Amino acid sequence: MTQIIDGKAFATKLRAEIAAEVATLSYKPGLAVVLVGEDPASKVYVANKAKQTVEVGMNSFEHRLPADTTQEQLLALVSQLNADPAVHGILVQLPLPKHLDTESVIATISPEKDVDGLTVVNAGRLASGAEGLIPCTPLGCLLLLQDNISDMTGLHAVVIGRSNLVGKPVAQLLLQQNCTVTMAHSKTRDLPGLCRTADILVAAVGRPEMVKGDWVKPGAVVIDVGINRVPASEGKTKLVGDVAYAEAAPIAGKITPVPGGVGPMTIACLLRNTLTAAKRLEAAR
Ligand SMILES: Nc1nc(=O)c2c([nH]1)NC[C@@H]1CN(c3ccc(C(=O)N[C@@H](CCC(=O)O)C(=O)O)cc3)C=[N+]21
Ligand SMILES: [Mg+2]
Repeated sequence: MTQIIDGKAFATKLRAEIAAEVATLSYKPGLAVVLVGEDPASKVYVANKAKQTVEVGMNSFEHRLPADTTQEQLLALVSQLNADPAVHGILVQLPLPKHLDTESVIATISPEKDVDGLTVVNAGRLASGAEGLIPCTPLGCLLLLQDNISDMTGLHAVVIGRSNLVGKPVAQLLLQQNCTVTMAHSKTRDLPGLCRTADILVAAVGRPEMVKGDWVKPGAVVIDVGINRVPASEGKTKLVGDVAYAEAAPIAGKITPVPGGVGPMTIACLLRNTLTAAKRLEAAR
């Protein structure tokens, strides 16, 4: 009876729509991805992003820098990408190596090319309801929810996690949908009891299978943003979300799986943001 929300299929459809629109343009949108260091998980994401960028007809500019790159070198690259008319979107893969100052790197990205929606300018635009660029994972969550709930007005949404990348922007987007939004975090009292009042439960904490089955209100829509690699049998690893899926799925009305839920939507929304940024930048030329 529980409906599994197929983010992989939705993302495939979204990428096809993006490709169709890109094909009508007189220029090629370009996405620059900057990866500092050798984190193996990050390298896989960067490779996936590059492949899908090219598949929708955009240019992909990959910049792989050594782990000992200096702050000055990284800022110089971002400035060069800001000034490059072939680059419409800039993504600096996070987390950066510890010796680098993430905040000042993000602050250097031109807000009009900030396809991650991480600059203060884009966060402020989102908070004040102005047009900007919305972080990819939150945008992916919103699109999945809109596809599955015809009207969110008055629904109680509980967002677990308060990061700038996911929790805070998800809460802003759900507020715009007229949800009653509660932001929960590690200091929240009686988190299980609070979650049981949620019509929409968004888990974005980065803790494997933290949300148990009895935290879920029967029939609730559960969006699992977590992507945690954990040990499996025979020395292998597997991906699990922030929700204990086997317990929660029979109780939920609808639920996103991991993998195949929010993850694929994140990359599709990155491409969508690149298209949005390209259209705005080219119209302003
Ligand atoms: N500036 C920045 N922006 C990001 O958006 C960002 C980042 N840094 N650093 C790393 C994280 C991680 N991330 C993922 C995106 C897609 C999948 C994805 O497509 N996952 C698939 C499969 C994953 C697999 O099988 O390994 C799935 O969930 O089905 C995963 C992870 C974006 N991130
Ligand atoms: Mg993102």
